[in-house]
Order: sequence, then C-alpha cells, then structure tokens
Amino acid sequence: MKIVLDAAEVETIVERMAIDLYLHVPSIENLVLIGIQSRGDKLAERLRILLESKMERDGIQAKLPLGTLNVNFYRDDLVKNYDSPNVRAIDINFDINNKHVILVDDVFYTGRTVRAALDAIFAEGRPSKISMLTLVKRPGRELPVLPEFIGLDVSAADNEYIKVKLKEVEGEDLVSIHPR
Ligand SMILES: O=P(O)(O)OC[C@H]1O[C@H](OP(=O)(O)OP(=O)(O)O)[C@H](O)[C@@H]1O
Ligand SMILES: O=c1cc[nH]c(=O)[nH]1
Repeated sequence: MKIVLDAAEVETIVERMAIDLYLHVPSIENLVLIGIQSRGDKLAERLRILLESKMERDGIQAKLPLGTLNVNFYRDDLVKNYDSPNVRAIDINFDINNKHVILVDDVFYTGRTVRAALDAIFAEGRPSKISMLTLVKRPGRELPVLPEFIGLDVSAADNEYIKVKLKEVEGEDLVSIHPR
C-alpha cells in the first residue's frame, strides 16, 4: 500500500477545487451540486460549504442546491442491482432545468459511473451544462468523457486500485493505492 494523499493534503485539494470552481464557473448562482454516493456526496457537501462561505464573503445571497445519486442502480456493468428495491437511485429535490450541474465523485476511472449519472440526470430534466469534478483521476478510460475539475491526476496500473477514505465514512481522510 502506498499513500497518495494524507488528510492535510485532501483538505488542501478540496479547498483548491472550491477556489477553482468559484473562479471558473460563469454564474455561481446558477450552480447545483450532485454528488455520487458513497463519497462523492460527502465531497459535494464539503464543496457546498466552502463555496457558500465564499459567496457570503462576496455578498452573493444564494444557497447551492445539493443532490445525490446512487449509481449502482444504473451502472451497465452491475445489472444484478437493477431490481433492488432498496436502492434509492436519485435524490434531487430541486429543478435542474437550465442549471449548471457539477457532478462530484471521489475517483474517475472508466467513465461508466459518469455515463450512468448522465442518464439519471437527463431523466430529471435538461441542465444548461454538466461539468464533472473528481478528487482523483486515474488512467483506464473506456468512454469518451473527462472531468473538467480534477483534484489530482494519479498514475495507476491496471492491477492497482485507488482507495479513497473520507472522515464522514471511514473516520479519516486518506487516498491510497493498492494491488488489486
Ligand atoms: O469511472 P468508473 O469506472 O465508473 O469508476 C469510478 C467509480 O468507482 C468508485 O465507485 P465504486 O463502484 O467502487 O463504489 P463506492 O464509491 O461506493 O465505493 C468511485 O467511487 C467512482 O464512483
Ligand atoms: O482505482 C479505482 C477504480 C475505480 N474505483 C475506485 O474507487 N478506485
């Protein structure tokens, strides 16, 4: 096992991504965050808090809506979960029509999770734009999608797995790389 990011480094990178979003999103009031469970939603919540504090500092009065997606329900390589009655696939209690959606996940790998997430989002409405943000991007793309906001580009071989731990789930922030 090799540590890629420790807790302080995860915090720094999440803060940097919040700054990046804040500076590069054309209309912050039009932004909505959608986090992919089970860690993208926790990262999206951290980003929401950081972005709202920047907005407050700059006198922008708006709340950023935050929704979550459980993509296992939709993933084309996990058909066995398709009929699971326990899976709540999407929790978005706001209008996404004409909004700029920031889709948030912890790891970006083949791109299949994002494809599945796009299906789910378009079943809800028609955003004006969808951008992808990931804490870690690794090699292994199988679809023509790429994140716009990347915390860290990590090189990993096919026989290696990147494991993200977050305080909200595992009690600590840590990104590590393991043999599969
Ligand atoms: O680009 P992809 O190949 O789709 O891989 C990326 C997905 O893989 C991981 O999820 P995982 O299925 O391991 O579930 P988890 O997040 O609940 O651990 C990660 O959290 C991403 O959602
Ligand atoms: O390395 C990987 C690949 C997919 N999902 C992960 O969380 N890590």
